[in-house]
Amino acid sequence: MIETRELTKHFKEVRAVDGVDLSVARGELVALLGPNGAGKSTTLRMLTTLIPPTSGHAEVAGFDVVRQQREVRLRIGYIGQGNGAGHSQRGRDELISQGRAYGMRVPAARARADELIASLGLGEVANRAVSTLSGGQRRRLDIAMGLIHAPELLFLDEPSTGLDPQNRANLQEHIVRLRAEHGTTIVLTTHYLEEADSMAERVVVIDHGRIIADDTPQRLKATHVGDRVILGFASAHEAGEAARTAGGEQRGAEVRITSDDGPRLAARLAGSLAPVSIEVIRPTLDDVFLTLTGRSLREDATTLEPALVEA
Ligand SMILES: Nc1ncnc2c1ncn2[C@@H]1O[C@H](COP(=O)(O)OP(=O)(O)OP(=O)(O)O)[C@@H](O)[C@H]1O
Repeated sequence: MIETRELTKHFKEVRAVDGVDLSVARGELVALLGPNGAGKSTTLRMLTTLIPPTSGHAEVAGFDVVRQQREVRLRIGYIGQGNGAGHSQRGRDELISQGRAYGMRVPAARARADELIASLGLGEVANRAVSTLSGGQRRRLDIAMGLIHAPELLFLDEPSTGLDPQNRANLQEHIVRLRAEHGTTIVLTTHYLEEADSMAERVVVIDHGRIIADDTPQRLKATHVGDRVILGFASAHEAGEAARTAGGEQRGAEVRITSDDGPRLAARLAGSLAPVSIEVIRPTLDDVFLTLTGRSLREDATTLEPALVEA
């Protein structure tokens, strides 16, 4: 669905996108994750034909983004950051107008609008003026606008930025459901770690215009960081014995062991070593980013979310 080779965009001396090779298959839900300024939006804007690459090559839905812009545009939907349908029109009318703009006949545009209104949970508000919708409803209407012409591929730039956690979770649910119902390939950008982790089957980590990792969230975490199992003992002496038996690093009365399957290791060691406590710390995608770059993606830098297992 997407094939890029050495895709590059320079703005004067800024290398916003620096040689990106990306391949996305039909039906995938891919998140581009990276800090502000990493080059995510610029990548999307090239793939949606809004700006030309400085060099390199990209094909979207089988067409070249420079030479076949019209063909590409007919097959994609794009929801930019802070899009916004008009203010005074009713949501449903806005959708129908958008469908007409894509050359759809009125009955087809109406039918499609109603289908999207239902699948995005906009039934109660579709007849209200767009200006009266909440941020979350408005964002869902934006997504419906991007999908009106039934594109094969939908690009979403920071879909949930600015939404509160509840609306964000709701929007994510809708995106996942849409994908299941319509089979649309979805590429979204985000700097929310949890969003990438919970929604995407594949996370492409971007930093300074380059792809630095590309895999499922689970494999990224297992490969680059791993789980940490922390066993507590009654004394440093016991911990020392346990560290000799099980491997791992002793710190006082604790033994720390890294594993790609922490819960399983914890269960096994709970039986054989009889520790007084066991803690399994599972990595987040931020830990992956930290391992790869030495920097945190989080401003507030709470990097580890411990999951406690009682021994
Ligand atoms: N039109 C432009 N002119 C000059 N520099 C630009 C332009 N657009 C983007 N840049 C620069 O290119 C780099 C990548 O920006 P881009 O918006 O792609 O990042 P991003 O990963 O999408 O970040 P954000 O999450 O903040 O949107 C940044 O350094 C940005 O300042």
